Amino acid sequence: MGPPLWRQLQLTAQALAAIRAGTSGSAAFEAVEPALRPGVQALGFQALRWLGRAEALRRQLAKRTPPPNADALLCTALALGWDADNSPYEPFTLVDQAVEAAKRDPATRAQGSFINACLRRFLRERDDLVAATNHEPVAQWNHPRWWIERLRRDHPRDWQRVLEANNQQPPLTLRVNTRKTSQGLYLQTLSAAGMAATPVAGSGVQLARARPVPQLPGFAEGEFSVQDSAAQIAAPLLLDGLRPGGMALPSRLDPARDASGAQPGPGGPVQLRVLDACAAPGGKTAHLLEYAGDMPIEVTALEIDAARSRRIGETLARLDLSATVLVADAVRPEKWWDGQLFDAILLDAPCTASGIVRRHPDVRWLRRESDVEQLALQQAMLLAALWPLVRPGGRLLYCTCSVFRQEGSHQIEAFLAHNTDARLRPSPGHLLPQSGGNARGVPDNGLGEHDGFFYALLEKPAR
Ligand SMILES: C[S@@+](CC[C@H](N)C(=O)[O-])C[C@H]1O[C@@H](n2cnc3c(N)ncnc32)[C@H](O)[C@@H]1O
Repeated sequence: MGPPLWRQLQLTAQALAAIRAGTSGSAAFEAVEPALRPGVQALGFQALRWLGRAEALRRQLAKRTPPPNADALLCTALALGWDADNSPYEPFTLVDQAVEAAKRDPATRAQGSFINACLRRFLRERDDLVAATNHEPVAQWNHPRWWIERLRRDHPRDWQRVLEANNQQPPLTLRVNTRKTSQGLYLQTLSAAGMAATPVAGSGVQLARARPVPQLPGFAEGEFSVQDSAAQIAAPLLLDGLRPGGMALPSRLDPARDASGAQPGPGGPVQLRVLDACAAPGGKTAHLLEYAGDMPIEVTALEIDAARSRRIGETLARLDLSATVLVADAVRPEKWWDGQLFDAILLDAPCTASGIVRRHPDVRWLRRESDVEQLALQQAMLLAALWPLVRPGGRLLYCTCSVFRQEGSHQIEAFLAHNTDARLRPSPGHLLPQSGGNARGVPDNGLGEHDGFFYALLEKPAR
């Protein structure tokens, strides 16, 4: 028998209170005991997706904000129960169990009767209370007001469907490790295990139903990684048709050439020198190595955060791949660079993560508008520091998992205006998140349902 619902609600509310106090969602759910974590995280994600509505309802029910723990419990119950059609439990059960949760926790016991009174009134007057909050944009869209306004400015035609997509559950998308198997073979493996899936991107598969990842066939053997299909564009976009040091490299990455093997140089085969400048946890580093296949490639994975850099090693070890991992600040090449130019640099820059809020529903509530400015500044510094490290004829792929133009198209427009030796190659630009009805509206979308992303491929002309 699973844990009682009141206990799960208690833990969900505690996680919500921690997130409201500034803890990241992953840390807040990580703190829940492992046996209860999946259930609590599922409830917590749903509560975060509807928190704007819940807070507006709470204001209808109580003019004064209750203490943080009581408020978090109240908002958790309201977020889960405001929409009867999508509530995970009967609203009556939810209210009974939330009241039980309040009574059993010393941190909320004193507000037990108040919570009971609010939630019983909510059950009686739900439709009227919900209608009274409909005019509030934060309640309607469940994002902070500044976020809604920025999105509206940045994407005047699409902002509503982006906000809607952000509140949907994303699909589970995998990238097949083409060094070990193929997209077609892995689809057959899934089908044999009774798991429906469809091909997406070049080597991705999207599962019809999400499942615990370690239970998928081939996980321990490194046959796949979890990666959204928009993120799977990076490696092919950067590497396709690229030649090391300006020399012709016959490989599948250069379809114009035959496949007779790499050109041997004086010291052995010519290798592509690739830098992954912001690499942890190593998802794209691994894809670069997988995608290169038999082509000689040398990848340096740079990461400023030592703890996060350890995850690069773990990612590569599971997939049987190897790269040089350095812990250093990409903005300070004098500290880590050996002076040899790179054929290609991937700059997957730190950003607001505004494109992946459907996977991380806490992000929208944790960010401040001033973060956009600050991150855009960091991105500009990274671009400026790394561009001189690209050889003539080489490339730099700039990407962020953001839908905000300041971290995407505006950033690149400013860069191009100041760097006349940079050319923009054909690039996807802003990819807006696709979900459910949105994705169906784009029948030829080879990425299927995907997160929001931005890509700009910059080339330095050969001398
Ligand atoms: C968007 S994440 C990278 C995700 C990674 N490319 C992947 O696909 O798994 C950005 C990473 O850049 C790191 N970072 C931020 N500033 C950096 C800097 N100045 N130098 C190197 N790494 C940096 C962050 O710690 C974070 O791990």
